[in-house]
Amino acid sequence: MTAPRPRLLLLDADPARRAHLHDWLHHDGHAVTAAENSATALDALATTPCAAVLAAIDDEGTGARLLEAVHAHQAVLPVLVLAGDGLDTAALLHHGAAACLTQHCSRDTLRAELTRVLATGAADDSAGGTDWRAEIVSRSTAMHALLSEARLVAGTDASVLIRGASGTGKELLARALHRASPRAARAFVAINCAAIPEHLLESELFGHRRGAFTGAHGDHPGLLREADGGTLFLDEIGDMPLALQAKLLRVLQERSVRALGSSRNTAVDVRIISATHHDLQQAMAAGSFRADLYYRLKVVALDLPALERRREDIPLLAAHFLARAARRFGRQVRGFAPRAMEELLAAAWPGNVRQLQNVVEQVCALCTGALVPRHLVARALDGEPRSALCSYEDARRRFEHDYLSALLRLTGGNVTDAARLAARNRTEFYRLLQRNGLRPEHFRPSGEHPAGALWA
Ligand SMILES: Nc1ncnc2c1ncn2[C@@H]1O[C@H](COP(=O)(O)OP(=O)(O)OP(=O)(O)O)[C@@H](O)[C@H]1O
Repeated sequence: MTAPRPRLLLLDADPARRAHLHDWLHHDGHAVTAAENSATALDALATTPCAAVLAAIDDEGTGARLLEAVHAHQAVLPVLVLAGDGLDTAALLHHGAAACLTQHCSRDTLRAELTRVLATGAADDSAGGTDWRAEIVSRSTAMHALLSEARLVAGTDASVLIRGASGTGKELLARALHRASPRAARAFVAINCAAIPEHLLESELFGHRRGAFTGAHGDHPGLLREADGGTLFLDEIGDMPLALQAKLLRVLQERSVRALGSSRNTAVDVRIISATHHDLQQAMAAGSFRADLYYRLKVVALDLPALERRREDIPLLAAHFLARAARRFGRQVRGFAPRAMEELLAAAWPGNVRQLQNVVEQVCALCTGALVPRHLVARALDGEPRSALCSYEDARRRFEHDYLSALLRLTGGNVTDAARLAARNRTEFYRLLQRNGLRPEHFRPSGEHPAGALWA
């Protein structure tokens, strides 16, 4: 069986042509999400990860605005434009289109261009497989956009700075970047700069000769040399002392390292990925982080969103951690009761994915039935902020989630009734449910999941 080709977003205002293109793309093996105008296309992109956009554009202004809006949220998502007669295709390329064809082009030309765009695009998992990020569980568009960027930079030797709060998965992403890089077969060496005292950090990183200091009983090559040919991951780089920052900068500039107590430099070829939960701009302003090192390390910055900003991932992550914990603890737990999942979805998660993992392991260890009940989750989250003071955006999100849950409970999971009460049409209501990770079937009277469902 051939692997399914990646999902495309098809935007075309002409209903007949849209239907025709939809069928043709579908026949070619693509999953297709179709939209009739820019607004619905952008809505669809906000909820459905797509590998590329195919947009029939009839005027330059609309095309330019669409390209700008798409790339504001997903900087590397390729957009292939089918330009109407007389359009300035060079201008559309200038606005960021990955390719521009005329609307009269042959199917073969379109197929070839699509294949090319998808192959150079970052999100074509069918081309290089998804093994590199197999450990990263996600379905949110925020993570999809981030992983697309990660895939693109992985192939280069550019230094990457991963920013994000504690527990968002920075180390996991660093490992995935290494796995997707040409250095994958060589070493991935990780060090946490915050966990080691300054003098030890120096000899750990740069190495030492026997007798270089009291207690140096033998030679140590240092992590930079151990990572030679591969990747060095500097976690919590914001905590690196200034003196070592200067030394690291020299190594990166000269591409060679001198061990403590040695008089010789040794060439090293290392790709640096660093991570921090600090605001390094602020640290630079305060004089605790060197600007020249910052710009060396941050050739590309990748920002991992807090779990609260990608709630759609919570059910998938919770199911993943539960299945893993159940295997480990030898438990027959199949999933979460709907109310239990609601608790998970409503929590603030200041500790991000790591905290979710801990909570799920805790409830799995205590669970005696097939489904995790609400009270176990509530107990594990006891004292955790649920409605703590938060940003307006977070408060709005939380309200939306609670409101939709209440409607679905009231109507027993009947979407038509719930949408009517909310004075929204069904399509829009479904979109809201999807954005909030809610499924109507979990509110139907049986009260439990369909057989075997794990909320994935
Ligand atoms: N998307 C994800 N899918 C599966 N597991 C994840 C995901 N994100 C994080 N985890 C898990 O959560 C835990 C924390 O992740 P990780 O150590 O990568 O975070 P971090 O941002 O580096 O944390 P810190 O800043 O505290 O070092 C790990 O056990 C990791 O496997």
